[in-house]
Amino acid sequence: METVILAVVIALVAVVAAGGLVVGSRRKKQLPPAPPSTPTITAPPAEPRVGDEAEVPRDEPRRTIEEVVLPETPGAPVAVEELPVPAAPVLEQPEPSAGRLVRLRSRLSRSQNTLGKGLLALLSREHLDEDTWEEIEDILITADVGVAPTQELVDRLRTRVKVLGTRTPGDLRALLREELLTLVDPSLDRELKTESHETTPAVVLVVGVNGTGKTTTTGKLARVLVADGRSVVLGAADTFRAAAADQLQTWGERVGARTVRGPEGGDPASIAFDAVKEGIAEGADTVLIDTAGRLHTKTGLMDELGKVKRVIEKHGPVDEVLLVLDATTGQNGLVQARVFAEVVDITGIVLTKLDGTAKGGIVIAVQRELGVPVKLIGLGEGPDDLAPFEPEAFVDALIGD
Ligand SMILES: Nc1nc2c(ncn2[C@@H]2O[C@H](COP(=O)(O)OP(=O)(O)OP(=O)(O)O)[C@@H](O)[C@H]2O)c(=O)[nH]1
Repeated sequence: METVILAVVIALVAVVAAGGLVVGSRRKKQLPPAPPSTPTITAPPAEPRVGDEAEVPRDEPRRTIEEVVLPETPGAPVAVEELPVPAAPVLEQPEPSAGRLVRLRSRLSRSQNTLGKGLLALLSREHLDEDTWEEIEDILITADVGVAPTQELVDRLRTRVKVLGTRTPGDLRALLREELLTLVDPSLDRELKTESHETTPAVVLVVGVNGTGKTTTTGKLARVLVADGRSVVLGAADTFRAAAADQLQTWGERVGARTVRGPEGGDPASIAFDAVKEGIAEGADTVLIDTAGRLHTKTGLMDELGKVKRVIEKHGPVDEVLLVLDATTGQNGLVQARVFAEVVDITGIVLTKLDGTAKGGIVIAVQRELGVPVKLIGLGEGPDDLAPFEPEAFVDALIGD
């Protein structure tokens, strides 16, 4: 019996051992496959950076605000986020234009020293010999008065000094003032035609070679007009220089004048047309149009300015064509003046950069050249450094106190 029990136990042990081997071999087969010897490299997830929590996750498709469906919770109070109201730009109050030349007279100091004071010193010499008269001529020519006006002035001074006999400084000053004033010609009409017509604004075209201060002058003129109570629209028809429109717009924004502009290299005439249209729509007093005066060829200039003018005239007349000239360029400025005068009817001259130049006599020369009055002068880079030209104040500034 014992033998039988022993045999059964041995048989059971054998069966259990065989089962364990089978399970073990099955477990081995279920192990995951070994990693391949060459790993597939995928891009690592992007490293988070400072401030990332404020961003949309990089791989999340973006939705516009219209696509976002808001959960509907009827009756629930709607939280309205108060957005900060952008502050209205503070408009500048430009200086009134009246009396600006008197206020800015010290800017003419270099012209004053060369022209006015130089002439007075020579005229005060005890003996006015030929050499002295030649020196007087040189001073006038150097100050860009021009050959013919210089000759006229010297002839008149010679005659009047002889008649005067004894010369007190006061007498000489009065004499020189009178003669310079005659040359500058106070009888010319220097008023800017900027008053609107019945249904259309006044239109002022600003022309001139690039770099003379045309865009700056247009901006400064907008301030002069705003200071004098006019409403202004600006037309950035200088599409030649990319920054010119931005520059003009900035000038306009400072005094609340809208700027009409177009694409870089766009058609100046269509911008001018739109600017006047805007001026009519706004009921503006004046539309100022800055043009690109490229002097490559006279016909090119003629085509461009002619077209701008014709297109504006579909709305109404062009009231002023102001030619901007850089006073420091002397004879070159006069050549430019001649070409522009052949192309378009100039009604007024703006002489810029008269501050810090000894060439104040250009006022006389350019008026003679074109037969058109200087209406405004630029006396600095500041926003209110453009002054209506007043002959008396100008001559007084040249002669000094
Ligand atoms: N000192 C002085 N500088 C001036 C005066 N008027 C203009 N300028 C300067 O002249 C430079 C040229 O002026 P802009 O107005 O850009 O010249 P622009 O003729 O319009 O040139 P484009 O825009 O290229 O046609 C600027 O640095 C102005 O500040 C002035 O009366 N006095």
